[in-house]
Amino acid sequence: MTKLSVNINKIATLRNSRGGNVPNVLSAALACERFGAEGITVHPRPDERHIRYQDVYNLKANIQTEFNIEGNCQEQKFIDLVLANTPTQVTLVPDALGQITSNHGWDTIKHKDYLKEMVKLFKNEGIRVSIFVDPVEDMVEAAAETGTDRIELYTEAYAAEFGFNKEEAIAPYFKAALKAREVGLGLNAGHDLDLNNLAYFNQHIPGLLEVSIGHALIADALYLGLEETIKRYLAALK
Ligand SMILES: CC(=O)[C@@H](O)[C@H](O)COP(=O)(O)O
Ligand SMILES: NCC(=O)COP(=O)(O)O
Repeated sequence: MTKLSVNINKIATLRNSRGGNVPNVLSAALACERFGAEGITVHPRPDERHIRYQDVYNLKANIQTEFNIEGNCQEQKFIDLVLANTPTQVTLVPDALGQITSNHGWDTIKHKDYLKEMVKLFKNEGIRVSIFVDPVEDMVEAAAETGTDRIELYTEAYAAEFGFNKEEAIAPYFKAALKAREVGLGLNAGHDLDLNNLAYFNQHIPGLLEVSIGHALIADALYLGLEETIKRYLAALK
């Protein structure tokens, strides 16, 4: 079954809007685990506008499920943070500085040698590595040549197209998933997945191991409560 990793960036965004410690990021992560989440994802950005580097240490010391840290390994601060916290998984995302949110995957052909070095660095510390990629077969194939364990398919395009034409929306992801299987890569996915589009994605993508979901899930929790929300996302992944 596909694992649900809850991205708690938005809890930190709310906390930071007032200073202080409400809502408490660690308590929220522990609640997600209690309600059935199989992992916690954070995406610390260099400006620490949501998850702060100190949050990562607090989370690492307390959570029991899979810990996934996403971010840009071109920042030395990010590399140091990941190595100091040895999460279950690091997801390498090529964000520009000040970007509002992630908006593209790695060009694994152009940056293959660099990514090889990064993958080796993290894998040597026993950290599983995933590379964020667009659903393009050539990118998946080149990702495999870096030695990464997994890729994460960037699902923004799927989410945007889903309401118009689900078959077209899923088609490139299906092909990318088949390619991942062929070249021996584990498969994750994330970005803009929600209660409308998740079950269809999960049912049509072979070998999907994990989804990381934050924005929509935390928004749903405002209306439904965190426990009921996580229950519904888990049901969509059955
Ligand atoms: C890699 C990815 O798709 C997510 O991590 C997303 O970028 C969340 O980051 P923000 O919460 O900063 O939008
Ligand atoms: N890797 C994707 C992620 O962690 C959450 O993305 P989103 O659900 O906040 O769009």
